[in-house]
Amino acid sequence: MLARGLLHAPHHKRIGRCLVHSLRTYEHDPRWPGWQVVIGLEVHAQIKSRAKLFSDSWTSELGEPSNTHVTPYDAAFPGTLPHLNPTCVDLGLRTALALDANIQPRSSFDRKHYFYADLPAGYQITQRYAPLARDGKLDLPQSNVSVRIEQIQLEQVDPLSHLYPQPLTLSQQDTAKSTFDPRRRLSSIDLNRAGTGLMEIVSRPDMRNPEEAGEYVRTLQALLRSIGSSDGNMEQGSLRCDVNVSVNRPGEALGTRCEIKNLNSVRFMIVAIICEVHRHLALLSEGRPVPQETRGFNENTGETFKLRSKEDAPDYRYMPDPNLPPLLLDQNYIEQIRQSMPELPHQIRARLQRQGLSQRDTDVLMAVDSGREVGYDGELGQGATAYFDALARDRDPKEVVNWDLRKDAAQVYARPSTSERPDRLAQELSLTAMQDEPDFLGELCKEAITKLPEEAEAVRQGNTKVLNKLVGSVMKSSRGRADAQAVRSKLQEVLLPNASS
Ligand SMILES: Nc1ncnc2c1ncn2[C@@H]1O[C@H](COP(=O)(O)OP(=O)(O)OP(=O)(O)O)[C@@H](O)[C@H]1O
Ligand SMILES: [Mg+2]
Ligand SMILES: [Mg+2]
Repeated sequence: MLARGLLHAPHHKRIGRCLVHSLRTYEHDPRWPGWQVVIGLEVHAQIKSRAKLFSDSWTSELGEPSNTHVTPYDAAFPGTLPHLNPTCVDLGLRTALALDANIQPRSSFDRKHYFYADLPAGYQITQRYAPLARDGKLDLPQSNVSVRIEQIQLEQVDPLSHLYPQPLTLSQQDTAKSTFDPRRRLSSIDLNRAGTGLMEIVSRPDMRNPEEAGEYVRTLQALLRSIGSSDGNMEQGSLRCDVNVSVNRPGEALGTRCEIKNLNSVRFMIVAIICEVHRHLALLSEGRPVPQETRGFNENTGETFKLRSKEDAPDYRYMPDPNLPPLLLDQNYIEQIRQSMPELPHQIRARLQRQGLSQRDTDVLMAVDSGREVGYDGELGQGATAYFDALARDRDPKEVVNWDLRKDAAQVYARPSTSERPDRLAQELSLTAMQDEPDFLGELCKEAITKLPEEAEAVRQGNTKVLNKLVGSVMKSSRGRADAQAVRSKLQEVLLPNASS
């Protein structure tokens, strides 16, 4: 059996890649000398389709009135049946191609059971066992690492209430899926998001420090945006990550992983990983093993906390969905999608450099396109590079880029219009990155102090530990856009005006 399995091409390939990958040598990290940190990510990206995955109902935007995007199927009325939305399949396939993954000619759908009021069917439909695509990769340009992708699966949005009790993050509050009014002892359920299509993109445990994990999410986000398969807006919950973290001694077997669920900002993810690594090291230094756990992240304290252990992990009772036949994909159809793929970020990067742009200039343009320089939360697509291409058509590319980057390209290119001169747009726009606007930051800090008067007083009395809570509150109201260090200094300046730091 084993010998036959090894001869089978995909297995063979996977074993080969594993061997190659294990050659990655241990890199010393002064934060945890003598230890190797291993990270694997599960990214849930909302598919950018107007309709839900298995019903005709349109997907909802944040803040829309409750229960206005619900068909009888979404509400799990008896007798209703799912029908697969072809746009979601197309976008899933584009994602698979962009990640260089093997599209499976036959994939299928499973039911994963949970019991929560905001999941009326009692199960989520997913593709755990026969996913849409397997064995892809994502290259990280800055850290020069290739992260292997284990699988890409289509699924319905999962109920968030399985993460309770924990402090709700901004995006979860906004989705207002299930709210409880203790005075009237009344629960209200909003099914607007029920049945929205997601792609779960599961990486192999190939990242070795929190910054690589951050680069992975940003690179993936830019890729999904560039092919139009997801908006990838973390603040609005259309891209969420579950982070798996373990530590081991170099050369030894991998450690036990803990999974931190549902992170919705790259900065918080990095903090969560650092905090988790230190927690593992503290346990190991006391001679205690790390138990496998699912954990949450508290944005206010910057700490992870236990949600459940492996022993009390829910039994999801996976079963094939009897109402959905397997998804069979024809080679011609996949070819058609391949032909319609746009130029991908790594290809644009290579082309810009061939056109004579420096690494730095390329990075700035690409960063603007991916929306991360401006914390932009709308549709961005390929605005910056397309704009650059248009301007560079009859000019020296190097000159165009100098001219534009001087004027804070981030703002200029973030504007969808390409008809105006960049210098005029630069004057018009006032979307400066928050760090550059000390007054705005000051305002947010003042708000946080008013909101948390006791904590503010404790800091004034010299309890600087409590400062983290205020920093957390400002980070939250800035939706992760403010720079944590700048926030800390600003708060210290306001609360401890006589201290020298
Ligand atoms: N030793 C390890 N250290 C860090 N990450 C790991 C380790 N082993 C596996 N992982 C990562 O854990 C993740 C496992 O995700 P997967 O979706 O397969 O399963 P799961 O977390 O058990 O299930 P669920 O989807 O229900 O959360 C992958 O991203 C993988 O890379
Ligand atoms: Mg998973
Ligand atoms: Mg998981």
